[in-house]
Amino acid sequence: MRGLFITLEGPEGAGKTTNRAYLAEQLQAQGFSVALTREPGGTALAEQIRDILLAPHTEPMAVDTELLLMFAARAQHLAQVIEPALAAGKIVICDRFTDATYAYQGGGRGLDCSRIALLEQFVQGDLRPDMTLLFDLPVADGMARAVARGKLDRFEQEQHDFFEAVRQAYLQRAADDPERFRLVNAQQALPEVQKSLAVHLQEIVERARAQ
Ligand SMILES: Nc1ncnc2c1ncn2[C@@H]1O[C@H](COP(=O)(O)OP(=O)(O)OP(=O)(O)O)[C@@H](O)[C@H]1O
Ligand SMILES: Cc1cn([C@H]2C[C@H](O)[C@@H](COP(=O)(O)O)O2)c(=O)[nH]c1=O
Repeated sequence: MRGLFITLEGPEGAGKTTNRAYLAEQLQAQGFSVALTREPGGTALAEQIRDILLAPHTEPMAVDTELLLMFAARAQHLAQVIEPALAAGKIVICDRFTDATYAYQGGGRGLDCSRIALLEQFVQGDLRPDMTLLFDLPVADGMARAVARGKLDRFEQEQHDFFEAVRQAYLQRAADDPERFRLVNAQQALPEVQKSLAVHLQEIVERARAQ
């Protein structure tokens, strides 16, 4: 019995990490075995790649370097964590996955999506998320939350236009694939966001039981 692969996506400060823990608690309370993870990262080696990607450097990182490091971390994460967890029948909840590459490297950095698609096929084969919750909110709201959290990483130091392009790329992907994406209004207060997750939780439970 294969598990279920759920990804959480959205711009900075959208509440993915907060709600990843909430979703896991709800599912564990119903007896499901859940693996919580994130990208870039999720394994010791992939977390080292994350550190390189997120740290500000004096030497500018080439866009292709950024893209290849994202997929290098992803290859390691898939092999060490995601694929074994799915094979063990777990519900994998991953904070960001390849939609983030389309949104940030495609939308934000302006990379041609066909190049991302080539790497996606190379690294993942046919593996795609079963469901993606897109936490959407205006850029200024998300950035205000990120700034309140503290020191900004290399991505968080980008300008408003970059994040607007990221947000629009995410919304376009959701519009292009309504079967997989579920849109969450992340601008609401946290209790309201979590109320609106109930319907998606129910769907995850039903799909996990049907696997
Ligand atoms: N609905 C909400 N309303 C107000 N604050 C929120 C809400 N959801 C999360 N927060 C707060 O905003 C900050 C960012 O939340 P969180 O880390 O969960 O977002 P994220 O999407 O994982 O962010 P990033 O991608 O930048 O790491 C945290 O301080 C969190 O407590
Ligand atoms: C997977 C992935 C991530 N990113 C960016 C998006 C964020 O700015 C950081 C990760 O930090 P967070 O605290 O987990 O939000 O990495 C990206 O540009 N491309 C990707 O594929």
